[in-house]
Amino acid sequence: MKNMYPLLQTIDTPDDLRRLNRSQLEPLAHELRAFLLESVAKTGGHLSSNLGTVELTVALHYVLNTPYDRIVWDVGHQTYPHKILTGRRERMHSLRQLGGLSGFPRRDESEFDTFGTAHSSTSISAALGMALASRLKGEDRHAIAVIGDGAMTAGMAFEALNNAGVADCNLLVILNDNDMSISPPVGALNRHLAKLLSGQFYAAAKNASKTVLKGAPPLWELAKRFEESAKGMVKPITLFEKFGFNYVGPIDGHDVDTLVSVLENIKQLKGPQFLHVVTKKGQGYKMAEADPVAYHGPGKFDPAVGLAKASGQAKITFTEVFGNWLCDMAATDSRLVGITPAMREGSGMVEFEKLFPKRFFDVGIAEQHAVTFAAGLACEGLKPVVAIYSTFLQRAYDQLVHDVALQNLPVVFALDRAGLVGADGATHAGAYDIPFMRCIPNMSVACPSDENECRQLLSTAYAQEGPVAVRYPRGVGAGVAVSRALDTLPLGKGEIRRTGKKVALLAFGTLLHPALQVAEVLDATVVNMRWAKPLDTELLLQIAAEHEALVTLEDGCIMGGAGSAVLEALAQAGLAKPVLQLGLPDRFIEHGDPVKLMAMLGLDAQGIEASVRARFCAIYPAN
Ligand SMILES: Cc1ncc(C[n+]2csc(CCOP(=O)(O)OP(=O)(O)O)c2C)c(N)n1
Ligand SMILES: CC(=O)[C@@H](O)[C@H](O)COP(=O)(O)O
Ligand SMILES: [Mg+2]
Repeated sequence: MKNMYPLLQTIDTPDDLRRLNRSQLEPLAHELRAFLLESVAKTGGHLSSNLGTVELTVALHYVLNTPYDRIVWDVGHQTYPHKILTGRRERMHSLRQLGGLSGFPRRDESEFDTFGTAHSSTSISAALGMALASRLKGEDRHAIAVIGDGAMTAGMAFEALNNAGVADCNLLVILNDNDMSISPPVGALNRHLAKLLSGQFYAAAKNASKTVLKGAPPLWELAKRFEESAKGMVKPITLFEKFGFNYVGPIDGHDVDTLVSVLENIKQLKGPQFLHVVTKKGQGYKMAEADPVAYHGPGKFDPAVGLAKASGQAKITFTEVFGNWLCDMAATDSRLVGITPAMREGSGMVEFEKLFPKRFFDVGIAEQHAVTFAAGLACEGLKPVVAIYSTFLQRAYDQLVHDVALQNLPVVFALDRAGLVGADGATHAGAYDIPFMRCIPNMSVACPSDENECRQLLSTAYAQEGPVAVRYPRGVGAGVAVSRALDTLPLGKGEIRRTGKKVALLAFGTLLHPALQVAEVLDATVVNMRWAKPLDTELLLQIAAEHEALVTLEDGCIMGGAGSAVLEALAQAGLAKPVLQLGLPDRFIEHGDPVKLMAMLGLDAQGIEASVRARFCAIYPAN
């Protein structure tokens, strides 16, 4: 470390950074980028976005008085340089691992992390709140939101701009425009930004920021630029000016010296400011520059070689099961349309877009719109399939209730990343979808136990006349063969997988497999419940009548989950039966290896057996 990063190793806090000469910032940025690449290659993580924010991070901490001044990062997946410069360099080796640094900003991790995040498009609202709070408290502090061009597409960002543009406070919004979301950006905003960056305006702005902003008095320089802008001499009037912001830019986000000059100037201005910074996703690492999608969130890799090609016969993931099903079903039914809110790769829709480009809709980071857009399509007789991560559907709850379920529209929700997701941690866990969906009238919720059943339940969902969600986890399952057929299963019906004595294990989803292992040891009955709603009440009551005790298993939160549905059904039938509910406890589960996390939560075979024995010790007396 010492020899390779001579400047970086002197920076323990931003105060150290602020003691450097300006001429040292560029070499520091080089070291920071090299360290970042070396570190993320060892841990995995969001590489390409972070490579793009190195200079911006250096400039922000150099110019601002952090942590007194508040930097709010949007999404937060681009904050590794910020973590490295704010006292966490030595812990970067633990990134996204159990007990280690989070991959996102966390208020409980550092005083420099002003706002916890990982879901996008919250930064302007939060920074505006901070800016107004400082005004009300009579504090002279700066609040800055740093938001990407992808995150800017969300309605919430525009709600905040709408509010901020007329607010009497000092807020700076920095648009980090790398012309990429996870995949290429979409929509009219993207076109507007592209126009601002088109040839002459950007070239002029680049030169202006170097020459004009350096020598002359800062306020005069900026006033002049605004005046020129208003006359249309430098660039067209931007959307952001129409929202009431002073727009500055676009400027080169990899020119640290210019960034410092511009930020120092803006710091002296009052009212809502907007700085448009242009960066490159993957900057400085050729392979990531060439393929920023693949390097958005890679696992570990050798920087000299790049990402390893998949080798051998890897097990198929649930995401791939969905992607294949979508293509096969679309081939048989021209009414099928596929929708993603900016998660084409993660949701397994790359092939679908290739095969059916006109029936593929990437709506940008706009979950609420995605769901209501699907409702509109369904009203006209099309068959929308919304592929959405469980955690991101949280954003579109009212749309699910009011626009889809209330009108009983046949929309399929392919709910990926159900349960724990691992390295992203609590922000991305699909822990709440069973409770929040099963309480909505007309909604059905399927919980496939393996890959083949996932395909069957997707076909079943597609055949229904109302809304159905099929929830499945990140990664691979039991490894069962997946048929190419488009068979359906009966709605709301489970199946007995093993008949045993006294205790019945009722599994919702992939916990069926540890349940089957445990049942061999305990000689218990195992039921694959398949549906959290409609619940197979007939089967449940039969099983309840035949056993002394029941155990429910799910990979979502216990509170209000599928186990609660079982308790409600028993109570409804007037049947008193001891029920042990196993699932996620009432606390946020941290990042880490999901297999280890499940074991720590007692949701692996060993843990399940221990819990069942402990709870039903009269049935399983210790020898
Ligand atoms: C509400 C929400 N939807 C989707 C995502 C998944 N997601 C994370 S980063 C990202 C792309 C963000 O693009 P941008 O803001 O331009 O940042 P960049 O990666 O280009 O640095 C997406 C879609 C998310 N984190 N939050
Ligand atoms: C920051 C973010 O929201 C995404 O980049 C997310 O980390 C992707 O997760 P998956 O790797 O599960 O697709
Ligand atoms: Mg971007």
